[in-house]
Amino acid sequence: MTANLVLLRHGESDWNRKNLFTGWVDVDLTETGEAEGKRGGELLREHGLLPEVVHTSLLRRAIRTAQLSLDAADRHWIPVKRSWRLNERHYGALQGKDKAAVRAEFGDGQFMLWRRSYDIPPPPLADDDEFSQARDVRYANLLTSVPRTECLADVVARLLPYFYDSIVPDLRNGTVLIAAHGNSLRALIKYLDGLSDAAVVSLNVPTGIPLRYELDETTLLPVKAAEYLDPDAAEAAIHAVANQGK
Ligand SMILES: O=C(O)[C@H](O)COP(=O)(O)O
Repeated sequence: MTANLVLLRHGESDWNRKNLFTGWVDVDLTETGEAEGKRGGELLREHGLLPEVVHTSLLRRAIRTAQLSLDAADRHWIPVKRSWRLNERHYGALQGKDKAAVRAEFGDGQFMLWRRSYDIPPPPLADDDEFSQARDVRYANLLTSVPRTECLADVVARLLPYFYDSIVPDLRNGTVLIAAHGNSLRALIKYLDGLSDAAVVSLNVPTGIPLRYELDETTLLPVKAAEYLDPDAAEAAIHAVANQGK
């Protein structure tokens, strides 16, 4: 027996469209993003992958993508659980900045270190910055303090406790959908696929295309390579994410 886990990055957001670093800034989906969410749900239905429970971040773009896709799959009624631990990586002082402008100002090398290196965070975001989450009520009860910046290693450290404690028990009871973000999903894929710190640098996750994992029922590790439910669309979209800011 195996357990099914489906990972879904939110559809295109306003700031994806504008090519801005987003992180914890709570931007909405574009119309394209809404259509991607719906299409994601249709793919779930076509593949008979009907989730019993959905986990999302606390950010609107992931929450709405989950709702749109579950509605399209006629699973709008399933239980939902949310955690800040599934949020996008906090992008520090880069939040709200244009990706191409940052690349032009700091150069390719620094841009890619901030964007994809495993353990180098961008500079921290000041608490009085308009894009800070330091006083956001939804994070008032965090056990740790609200991040001012994060590298991918920080995301792995805050995401895995949630995976073990909240997602693993649900995986033992049926198909689980996680609607989250490019970098929080990179952190989870790193764990599931056993990617090295070096290998995760070149991993990119497309928006709105469900990624299916079949997991061993005991170890809850993949029994085979994960599959995008629309592989051709995924390949093109992965390429586009990798080239953002160029
Ligand atoms: O937070 C962001 O800007 C994006 O959702 C992810 O961006 P990245 O692909 O540049 O890490």
